[in-house]
Amino acid sequence: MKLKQTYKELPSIFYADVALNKVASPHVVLWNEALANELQLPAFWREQADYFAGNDMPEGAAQIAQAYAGHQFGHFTMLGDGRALLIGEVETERGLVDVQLKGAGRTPFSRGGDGRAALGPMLREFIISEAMHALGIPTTRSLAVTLTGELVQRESLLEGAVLTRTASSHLRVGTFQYARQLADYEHVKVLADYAIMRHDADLAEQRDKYVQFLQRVIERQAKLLAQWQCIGFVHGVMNTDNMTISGETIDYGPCAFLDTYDLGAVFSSIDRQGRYAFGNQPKMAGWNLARLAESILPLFADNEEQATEAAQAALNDFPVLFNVYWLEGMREKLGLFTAREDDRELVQQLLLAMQQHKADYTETFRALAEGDYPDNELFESDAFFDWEMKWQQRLLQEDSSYAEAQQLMQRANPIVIPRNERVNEAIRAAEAGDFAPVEELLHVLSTPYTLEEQYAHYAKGPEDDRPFVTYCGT
Ligand SMILES: Nc1ncnc2c1ncn2[C@@H]1O[C@H](COP(=O)(O)OP(=O)(O)OP(=O)(O)O)[C@@H](O)[C@H]1O
Repeated sequence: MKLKQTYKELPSIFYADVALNKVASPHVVLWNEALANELQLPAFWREQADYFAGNDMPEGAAQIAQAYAGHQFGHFTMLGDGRALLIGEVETERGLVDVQLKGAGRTPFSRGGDGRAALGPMLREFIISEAMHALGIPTTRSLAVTLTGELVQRESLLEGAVLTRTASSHLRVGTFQYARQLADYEHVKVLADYAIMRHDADLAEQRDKYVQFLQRVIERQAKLLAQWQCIGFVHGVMNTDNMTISGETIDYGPCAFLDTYDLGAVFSSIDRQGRYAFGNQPKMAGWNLARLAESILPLFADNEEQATEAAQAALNDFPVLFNVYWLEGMREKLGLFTAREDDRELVQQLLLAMQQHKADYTETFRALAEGDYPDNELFESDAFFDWEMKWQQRLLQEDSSYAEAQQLMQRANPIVIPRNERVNEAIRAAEAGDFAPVEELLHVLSTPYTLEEQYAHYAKGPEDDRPFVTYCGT
C-alpha cells in the first residue's frame, strides 16, 4: 500500500513541509487492530513504531503541517498544525482517509510550543474518540499511541507520546478562514473544490455547488450536534479550528460526558464564561458555521446581496435541522417510533425534572429503557411520577408493542460511556506503566449498549456529588 498525497496538490500556502523530528526510543503501547483492518493497512505496519513516532516514513508518505486559522474563544488567530504531521491519505471504499501523527514535534506553526504531547492526553483522545465511534457518533479515529522514550515539560515532566489519528479529512472551518484571510478568491475556490472532492463529490458538477456545499456542512454539523446533545457529550473547545467540514468530532481536549444532567456543565478550566457549556453547544456551532459562510461567501454569487441572502438562508436552516435531529434522537431514547405534536414538551419535562433532581443523565435513560428504576431523588419525585404517566400514555399511542419500544430504547441509550473518573483512573495506571486498565476500558466501551456482568461497575456514575475533575493538560 502506498499513501496518497492529494492535499499536497493544493497551493503551497495551505501547508508547510516539515523535517522529521526523531525521538529516542519509540514503542507502540496501544494499537487499534480493528481500525488497521478497516483501512487494510499492511500487517507489518504494526511492528513499525518508527512510522508512528515520526522517525521513519511508510511508502509514499509526506511530512506536512496543515495551515489553518481559528476563532479561539471568539478571538481570531492564524494557527496551523503546531504539533501534527499529516503523512498522507489511505484510499478506502469510503474515500480517502488522512493519517496524521499528533505530537510528532515542532513545525513552522509551533509558535512557542514544543510540538510534543504527553502520554495522558493522547490516551484520553484514543479512548474517547474510539468510544464515540462505538456509540455511533462521527469522529476522527485513533490507530495507535506510541511512546517516544522522551520526556515533555508540562507542569511536571511527563512521558511523551504520539497519537496516530485518522480522519475523513482534517479540513476545518478554520482552514477556510485561513484561506479567506490570507489569500484571494482563487485560493478559497481551490480549497472549496478540494473539500467538495473529499466530502461531496456528487456536487462537483452542480452550478450552485458552493451554496450546496455549505448546506451539506450545516446538515452534517446539525446531525452531529444533535448526537452530542442526545448522548450528553460536552466538547469543551468548540473553536472554529476544532470544527470539521466532514462532520466528524475532532480534538478531545477538555471534553467530558455528563454525569448529572446540567445545561450549564463546563469541564474546561479555561472556559470561565461557559461559552462552550453543554446547553450552549448548538448555538456555538451555529456561530462557527456563520464563520464558514463568511469565508466562502464570494463563491456564492457575483452580487454581494445575493450571496449574503444565500448564506443567510443556509445558516437559518441550522437550528431547524438541529431541532429535527435532536427530537428524533430523543424520541428514540424514549421508545417512540412516530412523531406527535407534544413530544418536545414531553422530553423537556423529563429533562427539567432531571436537572432539578440532579439525576445522572445516562443512568436515567438506561433505567427507563430497562423499566427498572433505582431509588433516587428523581425516580421518587412527584415530577417524575407525573411525567411517567404522560409517557406511558404516549407509548400507548404507538402501533408498536412495549417490547419493541424497549428494544429501541436499549439501542439508543448506552449503558456505558467514558466517564471522566473511569478514564482518568485508567490513564493514571498507564502513566504508572500498567496499560491493562486502559485495554479493559477500551473493551468495555467498544460495545456501549451491552455490558458483560463482570464490568458492571463501569456503568455507574460517581457516587458523590463532586463535579468532574477538569482536565486541560495537553
Ligand atoms: N505542544 C504544542 N506545541 C506546538 N503547538 C501546539 C502544542 N499544543 C497545541 N499546539 C497548537 O495550538 C493550536 C491549538 O491547540 P489545540 O490543543 O486546540 O489543538 P491540538 O489538540 O494540538 O490539535 P487538533 O485540533 O488537531 O486536535 C493548534 O494549532 C496546535 O497545533
